[in-house]
Amino acid sequence: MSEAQSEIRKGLVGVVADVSSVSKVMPETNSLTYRGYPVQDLAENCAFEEVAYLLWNGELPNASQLAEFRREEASQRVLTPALLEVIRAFPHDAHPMDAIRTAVSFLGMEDPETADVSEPATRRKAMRLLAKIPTAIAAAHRASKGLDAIAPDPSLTFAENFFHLVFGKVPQPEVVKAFDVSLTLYAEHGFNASTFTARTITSTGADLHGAVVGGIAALKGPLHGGANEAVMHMLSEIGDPSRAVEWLQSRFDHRALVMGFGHRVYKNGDSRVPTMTKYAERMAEVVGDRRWMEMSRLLAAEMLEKKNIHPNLDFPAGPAYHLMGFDIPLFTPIFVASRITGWAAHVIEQAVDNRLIRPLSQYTGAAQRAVPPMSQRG
Ligand SMILES: CC(=O)SCCNC(=O)CCNC(=O)[C@H](O)C(C)(C)COP(=O)(O)OP(=O)(O)OC[C@H]1O[C@@H](n2cnc3c(N)ncnc32)[C@H](O)[C@@H]1OP(=O)(O)O
Ligand SMILES: O=C([O-])CC(=O)C(=O)O
Repeated sequence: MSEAQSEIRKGLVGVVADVSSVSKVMPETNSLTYRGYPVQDLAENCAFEEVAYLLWNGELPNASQLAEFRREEASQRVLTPALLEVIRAFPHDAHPMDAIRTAVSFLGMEDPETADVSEPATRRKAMRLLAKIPTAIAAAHRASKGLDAIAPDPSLTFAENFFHLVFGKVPQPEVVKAFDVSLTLYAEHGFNASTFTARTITSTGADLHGAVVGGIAALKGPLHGGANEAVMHMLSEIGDPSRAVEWLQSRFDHRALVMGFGHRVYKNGDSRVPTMTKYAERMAEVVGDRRWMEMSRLLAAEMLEKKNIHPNLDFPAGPAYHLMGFDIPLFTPIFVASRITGWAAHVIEQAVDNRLIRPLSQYTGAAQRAVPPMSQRG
């Protein structure tokens, strides 16, 4: 097909760009499977490490495979003194997404196998990134508050260790479980913008660290992963359930976006929202603060009634992370700590059966013309 004949699908809406066996997003049933397993069942019954293993290997681990995966991940968590020094030198007001993007770039320069894009090397690098990203996120966050980094604890699970790295302590099991559930729900979602970015970078023959840096940059945007932070800013601005409906009306009046609502693929509800909402409600009970979930309930009901638009995963994840005690700028980096699993699975899949990703554009600029001499330019 020539450029002139081709149909333009702005935003690649509805375009099937390749095959994938990692996950299946099914808007017709509001459902999602990872390697065939319903995501809500994985969230309830499996630890995040099991889900990471599943995404990378196609099957759930048995007990000894899981123990080995956990041992390997826990053994790779420590950062070099050089990276810790670089993190301490980051501007203290830098956004943690910029900090983790830069830290992953640095990890790429330190990794002994950076340039090796073979599948075995990519798998080893993915494990190192999975293990080190939480350490880097927490170190940068603590440095921004003038606090020293906390050394990772290899005896803790992935979820427990994240709390340990940020706060220096592990909360009660209900809180850890809610966090672990959120990691599973955030792990993978087909050809979303950040994953497609990572696949595009991989398609040029570039390495995993480059693909992940690009993925992080794409995820930061408020139309994608950045929405979980925007949701909490929105709820904080509303402040009280009694103001929710009036506040929403003012957004409608200004034809403004309401963060945490809408989705490119799901038009009748995001598969992950019921599970995340259940655990966010649980957090509200544990903390004894019902305000945010009450506000969320009112906003969701009103959005559905007035606009017929459903919430996406970022909507319940925002207040859930707030109730777990995390500062708002950590919300999207937490998404990174989880989505590295999906990104790496897609990078491996892309590289194994690669073709350069390179669509066309339809030119709408000036007609061809002669270059005028300087004296004739306006
Ligand atoms: C983990 C994730 O990344 S999930 C997504 C997180 N992002 C957000 O929550 C940001 C807010 N949401 C949005 O901006 C959008 O819904 C997106 C970017 C997620 C999807 O965008 P699209 O697929 O292009 O949405 P689409 O154009 O089909 O929307 C249809 C209509 O609903 C409106 N709409 C969609 N989402 C919203 C929203 N959050 N608030 C208000 N109106 C909305 C659109 O303006 C459009 O209205 P129109 O037909 O009058 O122009
Ligand atoms: O699929 C998308 O477009 C966005 C999303 O929900 C995700 O990446 O989890």
